[in-house]
Amino acid sequence: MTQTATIIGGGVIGGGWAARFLLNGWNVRVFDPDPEAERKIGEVLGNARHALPMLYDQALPAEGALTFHDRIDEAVEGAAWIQESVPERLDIKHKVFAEIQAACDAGAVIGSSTSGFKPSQLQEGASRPGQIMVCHPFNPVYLLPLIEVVGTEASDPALLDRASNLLRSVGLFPLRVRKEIDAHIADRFLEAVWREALWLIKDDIATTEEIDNAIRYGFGIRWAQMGLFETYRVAGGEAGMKHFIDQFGPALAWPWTKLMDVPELTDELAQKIADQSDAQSGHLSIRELERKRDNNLIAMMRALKQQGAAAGRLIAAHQKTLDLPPVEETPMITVRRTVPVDWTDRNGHMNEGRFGQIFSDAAEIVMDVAGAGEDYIAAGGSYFTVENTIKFLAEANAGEPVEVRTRVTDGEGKKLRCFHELVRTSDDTLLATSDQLMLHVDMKTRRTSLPTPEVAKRIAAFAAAHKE
Ligand SMILES: NC(=O)C1=CN([C@@H]2O[C@H](COP(=O)(O)OP(=O)(O)OC[C@H]3O[C@@H](n4cnc5c(N)ncnc54)[C@H](O)[C@@H]3O)[C@@H](O)[C@H]2O)C=CC1
Ligand SMILES: C[N+](C)(C)CC(=O)CC(=O)[O-]
Repeated sequence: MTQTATIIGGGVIGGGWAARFLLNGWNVRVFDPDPEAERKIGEVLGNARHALPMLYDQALPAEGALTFHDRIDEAVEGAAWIQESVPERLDIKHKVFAEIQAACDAGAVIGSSTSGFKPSQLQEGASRPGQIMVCHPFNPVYLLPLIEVVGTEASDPALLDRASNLLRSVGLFPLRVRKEIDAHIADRFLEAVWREALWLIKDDIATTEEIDNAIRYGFGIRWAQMGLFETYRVAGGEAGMKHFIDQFGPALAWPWTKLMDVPELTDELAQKIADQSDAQSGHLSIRELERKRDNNLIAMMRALKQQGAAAGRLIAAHQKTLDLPPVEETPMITVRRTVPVDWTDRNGHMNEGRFGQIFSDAAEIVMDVAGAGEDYIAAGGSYFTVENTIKFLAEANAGEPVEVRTRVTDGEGKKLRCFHELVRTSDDTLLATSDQLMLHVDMKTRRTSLPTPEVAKRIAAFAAAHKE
């Protein structure tokens, strides 16, 4: 049965949560008194629809239904997950929790997006304190997987476990913070870096752009794949972490940081930062900046996925839980996916090499369903492509949903011939065709050979079924 998530507060973060659940097939209800909420969520959703599917090499589930509600009680009734994302004020959050708990299921998860409040502060005065937990996300919630999950002694461990499992099911990474603390784990780092940056601007050491360059050309790239400690372990060289600490430990006592002080955020300093930020990025709208950020994040996360590292490993694991396309149909649907941004070239569309890749992926699926998959190859037989004629008929662009419809046109003897059609599914446009001839090969001699009788039988059956 389709699950329901309710989002209370549909701003920057609530919109991101709504998109994350919707695009993973959940129904989503939103409560936000702002008359502009529907428009704002629609814009976040537009970005998310373009971005999130590009992380995967398969299609996400069909989108759930999105509804807007005027009352909290109506919005939370029967929902499995309720995510509070109202402004960072404890009084507003307490009021909202009271209304939620008066109407929601006692077994529902109530997560709070709070950046800084401890769960014990959120639970104060609640009718069922153990039901409320911190589920702190990162912007954009539809792309970044980290959720800091924090409970208290009043929390039901089974509910915390269920929350973590539900988060995993929509591709998120629940990090269980074992001991509650103001600003959890990650925001303490962000706060430290933020304070230091404010000092550097106030003291006229660096501009907003120079600070951003210091991060994005160096340690920012490192952090996405190895974090802090693994990075410094490597920096210690063969002598390792202990040597690293001995070498750089004394620097902690030198005046490298002003971490304990906070510069006074005067109007003058705020204006100085805003002016420098305008000079740096004012030529782009927020939506343009968001698109740029999302495309870069997707390209980086897909690179990590290819390496099986960090957030990329998580995406690969989530992809394994997604349903495969209906390969048993005629024609077979061998590939169903979205064109990712890193497949485009300087013409702004999918590069011709990627058309070859997508047809090759389709052929691998045919081999899998014919019983000539990885185990068969390991046992000594496979198919190699000897000829492929691709016709390019229309452009494919990043973010577009596509599928490959495949027919086996010849399965006699050593031959496996496929005719693939690549179609944009949003308007059923035929983008390209591939007439691909493969021959069965003995993997030891690397010469052509006959397939096993079982594989031959299946391929012949496909050819007969696809004959028309
Ligand atoms: N913006 C960010 O980068 C991040 C924010 N957070 C946290 O997420 C929460 C929300 O922050 P943002 O989305 O940035 O704020 P926002 O200002 O963009 O959105 C807040 C939304 O709550 C609505 N709202 C106000 N009172 C309400 C009420 N009584 N009931 C329902 N909705 C109400 C507002 O109309 C607005 O749409 C905060 O707790 C914040 O600390 C967490 C991670 C990152
Ligand atoms: C600035 N912030 C404290 C709201 C940041 C966060 O809470 C997480 C994020 O997305 O950086």
